[in-house]
Amino acid sequence: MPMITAFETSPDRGAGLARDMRIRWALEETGQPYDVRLVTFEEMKEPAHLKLQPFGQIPTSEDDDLSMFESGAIVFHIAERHGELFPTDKATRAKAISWMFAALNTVEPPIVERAYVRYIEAGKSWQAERLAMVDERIRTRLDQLAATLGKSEWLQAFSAADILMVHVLRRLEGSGIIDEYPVVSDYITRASERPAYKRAFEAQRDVSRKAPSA
Ligand SMILES: N[C@@H](CCC(=O)N[C@@H](CSCc1ccc([N+](=O)[O-])cc1)C(=O)NCC(=O)O)C(=O)O
Repeated sequence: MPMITAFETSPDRGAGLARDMRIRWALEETGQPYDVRLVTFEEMKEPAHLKLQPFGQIPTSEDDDLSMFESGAIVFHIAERHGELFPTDKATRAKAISWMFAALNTVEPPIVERAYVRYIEAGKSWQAERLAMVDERIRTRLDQLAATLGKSEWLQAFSAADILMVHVLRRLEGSGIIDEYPVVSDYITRASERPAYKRAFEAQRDVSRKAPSA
């Protein structure tokens, strides 16, 4: 049974924004039971965890004879082993893989940078200007994504690509930017109504509820 790692006390306070949510969701979509090892920030930097995740982060996944890090790679591995998350048709599957990389390499970078500008660069003289520039880059990507989605429910048929894309987009919650794109906002809402999403979300939120008070 896969053993994944997650924050013992997540800074997202149960909002499901930490990247173990992607793994939980993929495992729930494929009906795979899994175990979770909760780790503290300090434990992530210790040799035992660094062996699994050289950058001292979560999530990781250990299963039988292999261990993995990088949430996108773990989701890809789950999708490869269980049919529900990849189309069977070669061309559509290839496009789903492109969309997985697009989520992480094209859409996610400005969204992660926005969090950095907001929280790490708070108070810097350049913050407001930089935030406006990063928001414009995000809007460009959301315009393009909205145009692609159009009236479709998913990027193609629901796949591992939607798990990554929706989780990437959820980092914008509270920024107001998503509200400017009803097509994208509806896409996220549709995903969060999936039973597998709900099971994954509740599981990670329960961790936060049980976490020792910080
Ligand atoms: N590329 C790696 C990145 C993993 C990563 O960023 N892990 C973060 C947690 S998920 C990122 C995250 C953290 C917090 C929120 N939040 O909303 O509070 C959202 C997302 C981590 O371990 N951080 C601790 C450290 O770097 O020391 C992957 O996709 O697996």
